[in-house]
Amino acid sequence: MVPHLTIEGLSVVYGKRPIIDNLTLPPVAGGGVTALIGPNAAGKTTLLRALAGLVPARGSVRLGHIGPTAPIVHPIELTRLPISQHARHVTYMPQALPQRVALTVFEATLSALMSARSDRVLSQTQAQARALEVLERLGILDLSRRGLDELSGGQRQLASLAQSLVREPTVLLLDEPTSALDIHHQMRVMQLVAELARERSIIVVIVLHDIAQAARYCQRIVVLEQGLVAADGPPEQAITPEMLARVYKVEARVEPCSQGFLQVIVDRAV
Ligand SMILES: Nc1ncnc2c1ncn2[C@@H]1O[C@H](COP(=O)(O)OP(=O)(O)OP(=O)(O)O)[C@@H](O)[C@H]1O
Repeated sequence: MVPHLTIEGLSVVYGKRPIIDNLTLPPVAGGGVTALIGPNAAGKTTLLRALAGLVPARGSVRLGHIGPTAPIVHPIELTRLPISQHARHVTYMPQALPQRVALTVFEATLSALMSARSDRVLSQTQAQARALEVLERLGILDLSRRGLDELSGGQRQLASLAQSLVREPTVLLLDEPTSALDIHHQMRVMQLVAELARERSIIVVIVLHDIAQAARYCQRIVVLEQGLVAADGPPEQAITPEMLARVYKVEARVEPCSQGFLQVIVDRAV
């Protein structure tokens, strides 16, 4: 059974200003990573927050499972769930990291796991092993005994990611999760997110500003512009010089590197 997220006619209004405008997307399937890209103020964070149930939205966000024979099995209308139930299906990692709490990295990871697994059976030993596994795969096992309040910005972002990833939700929403990281950790995080999505059939939607990174690790790219979908498809279809000129206002070339990954070479802002 593969989870699918279907968004239909989703709108978010701040005051009287429409930010997300009647947005409909073909189903987002579990097992792969979908990048949400677009210029500043396009509405990317607002869309993630609406999917996480954190801002009031009109329209429909349905989570269903597709089996070998049935089309969509038991879809749940996420917009109608109270936030406590919503959080059982969806984990959202925001850009800002409010982590000035007196816990070690390991304790915070373990507590994130236990709160997500309250209805599932997991012994203390299994939970501890899971938490350590995620820290190890993120390359921050050496930080496990450090307090969250004594970490650098990048280390805090990695610790926060560990808390999101360890939950293994059905839907994982990550808002610029690599913004504070050096290139080694950016690659490591993107690789791990892609692996976990594949291994556990998680639906991952990730906001990124690095278009080459999105093209390399994400199977699907959704380009948002002023709350509307400007392009949606596999990287080679969505990331084109025409889209970059129209949406990002840059003159750019899109070329594969020697390893076949798409690169965006920006010549000038227009
Ligand atoms: N709480 C709020 N109240 C009113 N307007 C808001 C609020 N949050 C965001 N906005 C507005 O909504 C629009 C979209 O903001 P959003 O943060 O979703 O964009 P974004 O695509 O994530 O941008 P960025 O790439 O700069 O992070 C912006 O014009 C912003 O000013």
